[in-house]
Amino acid sequence: MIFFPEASDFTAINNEEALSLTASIENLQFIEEIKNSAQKNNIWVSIGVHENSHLPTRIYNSHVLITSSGTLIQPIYHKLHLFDISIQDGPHFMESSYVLKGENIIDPVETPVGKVGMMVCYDIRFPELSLELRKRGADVLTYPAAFTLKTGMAHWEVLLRARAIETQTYVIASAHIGKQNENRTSFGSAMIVDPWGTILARCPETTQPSFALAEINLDRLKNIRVGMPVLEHRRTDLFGESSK
Ligand SMILES: O=C(O)CNC(=O)[C@H](CS)NC(=O)CCC(=O)C(=O)O
Repeated sequence: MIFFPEASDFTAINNEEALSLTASIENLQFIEEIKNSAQKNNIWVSIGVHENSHLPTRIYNSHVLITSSGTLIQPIYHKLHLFDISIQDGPHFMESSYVLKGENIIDPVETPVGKVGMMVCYDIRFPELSLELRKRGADVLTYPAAFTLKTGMAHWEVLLRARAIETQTYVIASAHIGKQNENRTSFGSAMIVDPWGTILARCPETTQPSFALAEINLDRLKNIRVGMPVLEHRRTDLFGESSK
């Protein structure tokens, strides 16, 4: 299975361009090509794309899964947490000015690498979402991303490893790197983390496209969960049980 970054279709220079480059999921040429390629290469794909919402002025920041037969899995995940931030000395983002936030947590999907829980980028900062996906059976949590340089340097690795350790799942985070246009530079450092928090593979700090490769071992995952059953130790009597 191959995992691509958030918004793999394009990086727009402004909201107008983002809206003009986006279509409904059935009409996205980009997705058609990925489906064909998935089928031709007999490989599953996880990928972030933009997609029309029901509002004319807002799009979804979506995460889709495509099977090795080229079928798009429904329902599609729409990014739940939007990156509306204004940090002193930058960066400044107002994702909600062109993106509509999703409404639903999507149940993890059975794939050749186990059950995959879908999220996008900034979602990594909200551990309750990752935990809910673990409770719903996720073996792998995925965060296709385009982190900023400043927040990436400070938080990226720690967040990914923390989510892997506390949920005892594999974490796969594909990421944009380098300058995408005059407004955007992304941190990169795509990585694959195991349920013990070990970084199994990570992309180099290069502006050339690269990939990281690792094996997902569900026996190891089971072993870690049995040895330290943190999910069973949760004080749901004090914190409540999140419900489906
Ligand atoms: O829509 C696109 O083209 C790409 N989308 C993004 O780059 C999104 C929204 S602006 N970026 C993030 O969520 C960065 C999060 C981040 O950097 C952090 O949490 O620190």
